[in-house]
Amino acid sequence: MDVTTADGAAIEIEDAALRFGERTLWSGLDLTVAPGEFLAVLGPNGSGKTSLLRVLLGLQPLSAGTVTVAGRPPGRGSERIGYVPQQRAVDDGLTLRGRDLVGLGLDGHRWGFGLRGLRRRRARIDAAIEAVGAQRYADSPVYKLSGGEQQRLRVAQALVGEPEVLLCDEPLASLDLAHQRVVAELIDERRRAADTAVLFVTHEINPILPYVDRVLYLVDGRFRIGTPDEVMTSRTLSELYCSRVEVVRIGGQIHVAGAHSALCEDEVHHF
Ligand SMILES: Nc1ncnc2c1ncn2[C@@H]1O[C@H](COP(=O)(O)OP(=O)(O)OP(=O)(O)O)[C@@H](O)[C@H]1O
Repeated sequence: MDVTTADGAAIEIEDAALRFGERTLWSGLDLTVAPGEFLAVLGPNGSGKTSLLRVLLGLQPLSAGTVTVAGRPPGRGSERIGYVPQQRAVDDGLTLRGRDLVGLGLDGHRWGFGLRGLRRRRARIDAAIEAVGAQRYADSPVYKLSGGEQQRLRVAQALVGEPEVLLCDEPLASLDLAHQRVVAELIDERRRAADTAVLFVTHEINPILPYVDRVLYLVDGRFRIGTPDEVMTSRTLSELYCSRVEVVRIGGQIHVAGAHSALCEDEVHHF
């Protein structure tokens, strides 16, 4: 992994700004994510984490600056981008089977018509299902599955296209600790095996702390980028939140107390 050069960068953001009306979510953002790098994106509610993912998915234009993902402007070549959305309830009426959900991740690929294309497609889907250990319930309707089982299938859907860049929006939210670990490990395995860059939006760094190379921490238009040791300190977070924040490390975990922004009232997160 080489984060010192922009050549071959998985994500390249230069002097980027995102504004909605009078409000600047962030500006002057320079960020290069290398192939295989694991970047955590942290920050309170409304700080612009999901909006950053939307920019990278080509769903939201920047107000200023430039961005490329997997070497192209966002929205083009999207099959090289995997996306794990937030955990959410699946409609009871949705009779889609697990393997159909995974197969949606292959849309945009040219598999050709006929039996050969279908076989190749099926083999790819089977391999992705196996990689997340979801064989047992892959043929069940998705609405009958537990939240953890559904989330594994969403990870399989994101990985089936063999993405160069994996964008994850709070993929661990509402999972129990055991499933948080499983999903985080799956994502980490993928980036190690295939040099996939991971951008992981989360409110809680501890479940992914062993894997994180760098952190982007956004608060009210301010941000810091660095290793967890550089960013997750009392001093840096106090500067970002414009108020006294205590960061304590206990048993390899990071605990943050008093992370209330001076400008906006947010809940204490990762407490
Ligand atoms: N298209 C839009 N037009 C106007 N405002 C928007 C638009 N999209 C997002 N916003 C605002 O930008 C802010 C940042 O939203 P975003 O969803 O990126 O935050 P977030 O950091 O992901 O928050 P959370 O942790 O709550 O998911 C919010 O105040 C939101 O209302």
